[in-house]
Amino acid sequence: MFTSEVISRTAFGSSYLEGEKIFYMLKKLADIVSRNSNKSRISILSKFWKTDDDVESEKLAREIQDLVIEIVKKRENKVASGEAESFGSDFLRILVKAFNNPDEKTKILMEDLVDECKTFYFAGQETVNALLAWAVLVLAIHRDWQDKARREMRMIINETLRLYAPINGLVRRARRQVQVGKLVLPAKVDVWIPNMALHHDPQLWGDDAHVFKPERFEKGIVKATKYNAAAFIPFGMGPRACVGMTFAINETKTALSMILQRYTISLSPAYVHHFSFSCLCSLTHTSYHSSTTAWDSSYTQFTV
Ligand code: HEM
Repeated sequence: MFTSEVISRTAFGSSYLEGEKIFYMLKKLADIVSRNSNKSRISILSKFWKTDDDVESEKLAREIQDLVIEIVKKRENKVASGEAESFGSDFLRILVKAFNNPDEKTKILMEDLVDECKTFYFAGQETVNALLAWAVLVLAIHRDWQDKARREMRMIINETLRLYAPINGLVRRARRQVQVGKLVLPAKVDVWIPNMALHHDPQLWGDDAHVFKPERFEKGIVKATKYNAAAFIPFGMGPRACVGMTFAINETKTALSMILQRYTISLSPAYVHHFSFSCLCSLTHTSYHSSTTAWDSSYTQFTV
């Protein structure tokens, strides 16, 4: 709820309650995409024969679109009725302004606007949610780091992102045939880059690659990765890297500070470390998201 409220307020001038249905439907859509992500389909056939999941996801996409349009109309109506002077000062303002742009060449379509909102709602919430959940868990396991976290948080956040990257893979498409090491990739092939494999590679991180050791990052990321930029890519790399990185880090620091000021965290004796990957690719045509989940709130105890 915290991360939902933060992204709703900051990006959409709205609230968790207003976005609640959108979050719920995006999550359902993501679950469908996740359970179908490794199934091969013949695209021409899927035009005529739809599975239950196809029908459900089309329905969800339509409903999400209607809800986003409702939020946009509300914003436009405020300006039209004189209740507000401008479209606001947040992310939604940029989109609504671009949609209302009289210049046909630079204006965006409603379809684009809806896609951008879906990406932001999902990218802005599920990711930080996963990072916070994992950070609280590792601090519950490594209690000596709770005191250190009160003084220095970045190392802990980086180490959590290394071990449990909320997005565990990146997708890229080869535009032409390329050679990567011994591999020849034909043109138009989609490549899944498992950043989690890089983050856990003993050749890059040493034999203790799987161990929680925030002090690796004591002298910054460049030193921790021994100048190998691709060894640590929780936010991706290159021109399509995450636009929300600084926002996400600040949000995480704020939330963790609020928790650590009030609580000491300890692990429930019932906790069993058993995490799973769930892949949430191509939710919208612009975003590829997946997450690692191990979270059950009953596993961690908060002690005042
Ligand atoms: C811990 C939190 C987060 C993590 C680990 C994360 C990670 C990522 C990754 C790996 C990508 C793909 C980058 C690539 O393909 O190279 C991405 C893209 C993106 N993220 Fe995040 N993200 C986080 C939080 C956020 C937040 C809070 C927002 C919005 C406020 C956000 C907005 C986006 C958007 C819009 C894209 C698509 C960028 C593009 O395609 O140009 N992310 N994120």
